[in-house]
Amino acid sequence: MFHCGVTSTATPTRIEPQPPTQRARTGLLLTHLRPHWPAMLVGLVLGLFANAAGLAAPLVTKWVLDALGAGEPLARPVTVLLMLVVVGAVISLWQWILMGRIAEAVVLDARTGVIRRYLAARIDQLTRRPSGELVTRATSDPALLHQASGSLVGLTNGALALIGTLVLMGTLDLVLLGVTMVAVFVVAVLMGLLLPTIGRAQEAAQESVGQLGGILEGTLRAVRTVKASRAEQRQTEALTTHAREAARHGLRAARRSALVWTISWTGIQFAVIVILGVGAVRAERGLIEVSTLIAFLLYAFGLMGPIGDLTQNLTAMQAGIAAAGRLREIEALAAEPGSVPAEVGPAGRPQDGGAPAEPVLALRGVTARYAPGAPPAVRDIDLEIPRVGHTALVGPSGAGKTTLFSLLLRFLEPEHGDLLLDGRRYVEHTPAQIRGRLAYVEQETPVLPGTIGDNLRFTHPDAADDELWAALRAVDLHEKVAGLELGLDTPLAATTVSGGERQRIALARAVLRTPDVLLLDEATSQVDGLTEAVVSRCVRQRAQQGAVVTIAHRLSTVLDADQIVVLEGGGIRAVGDHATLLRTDELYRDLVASLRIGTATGTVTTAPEADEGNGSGTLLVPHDRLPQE
Ligand SMILES: Nc1ncnc2c1ncn2[C@@H]1O[C@H](COP(=O)(O)OP(=O)(O)OP(=O)(O)O)[C@@H](O)[C@H]1O
Repeated sequence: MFHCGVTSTATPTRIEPQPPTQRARTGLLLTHLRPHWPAMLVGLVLGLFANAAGLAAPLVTKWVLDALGAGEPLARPVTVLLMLVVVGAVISLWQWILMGRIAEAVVLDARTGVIRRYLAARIDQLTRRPSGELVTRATSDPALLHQASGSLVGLTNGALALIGTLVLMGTLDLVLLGVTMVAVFVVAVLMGLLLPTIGRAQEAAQESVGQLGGILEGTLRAVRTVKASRAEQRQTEALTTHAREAARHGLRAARRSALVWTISWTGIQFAVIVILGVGAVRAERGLIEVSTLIAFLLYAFGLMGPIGDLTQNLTAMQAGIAAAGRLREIEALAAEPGSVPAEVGPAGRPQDGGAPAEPVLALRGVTARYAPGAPPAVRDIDLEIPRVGHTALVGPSGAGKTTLFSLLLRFLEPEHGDLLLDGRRYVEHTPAQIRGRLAYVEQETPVLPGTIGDNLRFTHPDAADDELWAALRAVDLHEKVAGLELGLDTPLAATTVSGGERQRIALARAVLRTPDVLLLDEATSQVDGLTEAVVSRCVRQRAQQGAVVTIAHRLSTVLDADQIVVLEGGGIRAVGDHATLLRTDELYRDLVASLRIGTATGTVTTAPEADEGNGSGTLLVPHDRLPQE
């Protein structure tokens, strides 16, 4: 399919927006935490001990005060108080580290899950989404689970500490407890109202970050086009719109969080003032002791802790719930089959070479479309790829050439009909088994991160250096690589490799170990004359030993082919050799004419791009391959 290298400023489509309920979202968060229950339980118990130490402190303080008033020795209560502080600190430290470890494990699990899901997903599931957005789902979304993972333990701890504090307050004075309860109730109601809105704002902020990622990735990929079009300002605007949108939602969440915090702190401070007033009156009337009032006030101030914990953890949980919802959408990506379905039969290794007369690949009545209800991209395709020889696919743009490759590589499943490998239906093999028999060179021929050696070994990681050098020799790159200081270990940043060299590296990777079928989507962009000659030579050599299928964009490739398949509107219009098709098929004649073929002189005037390639303005074609008319 033709892809314009244009960077869209349009908002990328969101990944299937689903509106799960708050409870369902909380359930999704819990699924991320479930594998860590045992460690979380330990964290909870540690938290309970730390809380107990904290809760005992005011009572022990009362003990110190009472002992002081009664003139009793202070050594014991003071020692107990100091021990409480030290033990509480050690337990808190332990719990903190443990919770940190759990949080990192939760984030790691989520990231690993997303990465696995991406690489197992069907191609169509990934290509219909901006890759930058997919990247944010593996990077920033799981990071939000970090705090949320501790929030459940924090919430339980906070709730238990709150209940414990209230119970202990009740043992001191029920009237003052009543005052406290009113304050706690008001705070709880306001928090209940505000918290869901924080979650929604955070989800919207993440959504905007995802969209920002999508456009940013596209912009950086096409940065040369952006600059050449002097579109920097426009793209900056488009990008900052999403950044501002994320900031706007983030700010809304921050405002709500601040409000929740302020309400809880102010509520408790009001409660403390009222407790002080009511308590002073009750102490004056002799209804409670002054030490009881002091202990009660310590508990009231201490309420800030659990209420602060609850607020913080509930807020963090909202971010985690939002992230879990977005991660769930990734889990829903349909995966490629990893095994052969039971009803089809046991998974068998494809035969390494079927009967010589049998085509290595065949399509029987294949119709395929990209989405239900969409027009078929190819229809009723009957085609055989001989075990040896070169088959070239030609046709106007949108004819279905790339779709045929996608079907052969099992990136796309047919709606009707069958594809056969060595006479056995594709469904009897896993995609990996089929791809193990094919080698594929993409039109865009991306270079992967790593060294030249890493790139060459990408399909066969066990390949020896000798094999790599042989493959480099096949594409005339051996001298160049041998001349590099680090040789095969030279890092291969995409920017330091020319388009032609990239294609030759991709070709070397494909021919490293003789594949049964070489699928070559020829570059439409300008390639240098050397690269074109190397590609032609490789195709010719490979076609003598095995099958080569090309999506041909060059005259020399078409002329080299043993079988040419002319596609039009998703169907096969004609099949034959060059001379026959030139005689019998008008569309083929037009296609060849578009390659500016000249039939009279034994030299062929080329498309402009070839001019630079050989410097002569003509592409020499062997006389015996020229059309004889
Ligand atoms: N990912 C896709 N989603 C939806 N429709 C698609 C997709 N890819 C291709 N199509 C449609 O399928 C049909 C065949 O496209 P295909 O890319 O196979 O043609 P092609 O011959 O390779 O064209 P080109 O030479 O321009 O690359 C076209 O109508 C195209 O719009």
